[in-house]
Amino acid sequence: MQSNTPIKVTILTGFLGAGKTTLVNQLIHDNPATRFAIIENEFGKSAIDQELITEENAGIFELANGCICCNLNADLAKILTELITSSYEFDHLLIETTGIADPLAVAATFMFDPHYAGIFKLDGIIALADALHLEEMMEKEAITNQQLAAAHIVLLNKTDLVSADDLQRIEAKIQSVTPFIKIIPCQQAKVENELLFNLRGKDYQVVEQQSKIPATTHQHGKIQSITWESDQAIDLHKLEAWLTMTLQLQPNIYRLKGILYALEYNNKIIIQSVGQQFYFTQGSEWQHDSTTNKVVIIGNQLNKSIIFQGLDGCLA
Ligand SMILES: Nc1nc2c(ncn2[C@@H]2O[C@H](COP(=O)(O)OP(=O)(O)OP(=O)(O)O)[C@@H](O)[C@H]2O)c(=O)[nH]1
Repeated sequence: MQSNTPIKVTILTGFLGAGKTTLVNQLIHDNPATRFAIIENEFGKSAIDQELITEENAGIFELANGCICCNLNADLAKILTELITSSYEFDHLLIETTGIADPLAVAATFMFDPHYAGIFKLDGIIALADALHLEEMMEKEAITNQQLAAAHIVLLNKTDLVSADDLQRIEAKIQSVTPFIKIIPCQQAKVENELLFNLRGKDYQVVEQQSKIPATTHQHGKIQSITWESDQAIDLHKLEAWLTMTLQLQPNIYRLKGILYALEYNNKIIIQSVGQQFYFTQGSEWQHDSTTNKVVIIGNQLNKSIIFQGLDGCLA
């Protein structure tokens, strides 16, 4: 990679399932002239998000084994070095952090690490918030408030799932954590792109101040991620019934996403859940020797054996 002007870096933060990957797809789609490199950070070992980026025209680099803000010096540095020494040419780096990462720890690399300060330039931190679940997450998970506080702008996504009154209340709640922040209500993370760039130019000092908050405020609590896999085809009707029941009975399951090899479908089926809501969509066609199910479940104190038993019970 050869360039004299610093490469812009945008950090996407926001709790699990808020719409970060949806925004990545939007940004790539809306800016065909920009060459993006994307660092995807998965919590847990399984790389699913890479498959969920449907837009082409971007280099995707996976940081799959661990949380980006906990292993800063090792993993992020390694991947950045790979990027700048590779032949891949790009002019904007998007970093999709895990839903439980502290974005300021990531931002600090670009602001204070002399290795990268001249090569990269932090353009801004965008927080995605899920309008339906945000208030609950703000109560339960301190990291949600940290993410909002770190951001230059909050995209209050999924407004289709709440009323106008709810929206007003949620905006006030966000302002209570981070006064004066710009909040943009949206659906499918669709926002005028101009609003999303050169954010740091608008308020550098706030981030710099916040990044000096000691790392002791960073916690992942009891959040964990488990991965279920099977080579047998899954029965989507059984899975639907199991999910409806399980997500209601186990509110500690925050997020579930996976790629399924389903009975009667030639294409991959993508499953996503956020809170009690789940969606199936179709992905690309399976290559026949590679069919397999892989589901990542993220939550608080998960009962792995019960969840795996349930998923095994959905096999055809
Ligand atoms: N109802 C509704 N669903 C949405 C909206 N935006 C995104 N979604 C769905 O929400 C789910 C999660 O979106 P993602 O973009 O994968 O969220 P994420 O923040 O990348 O998730 P993690 O990587 O797990 O943290 C997907 O099923 C999206 O299709 C919206 O405005 N309304």
